[in-house]
Amino acid sequence: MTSTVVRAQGLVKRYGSFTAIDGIDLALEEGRIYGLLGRNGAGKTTVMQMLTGQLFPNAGRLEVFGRPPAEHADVLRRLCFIAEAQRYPEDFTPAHVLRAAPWFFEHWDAAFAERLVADFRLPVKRRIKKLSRGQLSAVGVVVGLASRAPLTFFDEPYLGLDAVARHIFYDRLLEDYAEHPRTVVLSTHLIDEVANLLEHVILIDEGRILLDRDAEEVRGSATSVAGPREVVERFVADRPVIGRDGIGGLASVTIDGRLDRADRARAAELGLELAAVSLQQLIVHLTGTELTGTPEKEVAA
Ligand SMILES: Nc1ncnc2c1ncn2[C@@H]1O[C@H](COP(=O)(O)OP(=O)(O)OP(=O)(O)O)[C@@H](O)[C@H]1O
Repeated sequence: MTSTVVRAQGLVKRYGSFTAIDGIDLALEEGRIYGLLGRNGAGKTTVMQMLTGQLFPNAGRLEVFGRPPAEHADVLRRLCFIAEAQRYPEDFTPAHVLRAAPWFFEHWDAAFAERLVADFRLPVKRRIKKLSRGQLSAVGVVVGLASRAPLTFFDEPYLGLDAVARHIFYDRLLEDYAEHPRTVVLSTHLIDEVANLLEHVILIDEGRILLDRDAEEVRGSATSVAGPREVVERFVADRPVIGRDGIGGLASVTIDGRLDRADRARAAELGLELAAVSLQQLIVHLTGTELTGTPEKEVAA
């Protein structure tokens, strides 16, 4: 039986008169990988800071492992938060960070950390302030993975990491997660890269949750229909349209929901092309400003 590690109801966070988080509800289950997605400024970091006890909500109820996180050291000990721009004491080297880590994380695996250091080719004796941007991100990734914290947050963890290093991160995360299940929340803009890694997707937009769904359900939950504009428009009439693109007489319309066999056969008869919409495309549609676009307001592909 899975248990709920985070329960939030009606969370609100205001910065002065600006409401960054506008009453969100969340339930994060044990042993799942969550994608916390959304455009710049959507509120992802603010949510993670509240869940890790770094920020107090202005309103709402929040329980992490059954308690308000900020007030309970035993809850905080089970969390790991890797921020986008992790800060370390002046003159620290990665070796210092790795030596200090077991003080903070009871499940710390030093051998795993060492292997990750080799994977990322991290110069452990070099001062952190001299590291390249990608190497600095790698320090955070190593700590986040080797901490094996029951609830681990990676907030856009890989600024500057090259494609090889990012794939090492995904591989090691999946491999280690299979052996040591825990709850991981990953915030990223590289949605297509992580799409297959995520088990659940939470999409935030302007401080509200737009989507909170099993990733499997989300994958293939929208379809794009492409072909001559008139034919496409006839086919999608009365269906829930979530995006429109096109140029000249050609249109590509994204509709919410799966098509059944009869619909697919009809589309084939009409010579229309159907394609599953990727998670990234879906999120662009759901959070994009062209969302309300009419066929006249077309965007060239
Ligand atoms: N300390 C602060 N004071 C005032 N406004 C803030 C503060 N911190 C964040 N904000 C605002 O709150 C909103 C949410 O910010 P947040 O950092 O949570 O977004 P995000 O989804 O993590 O964005 P990004 O993807 O760009 O990192 C933004 O509009 C931001 O400008």
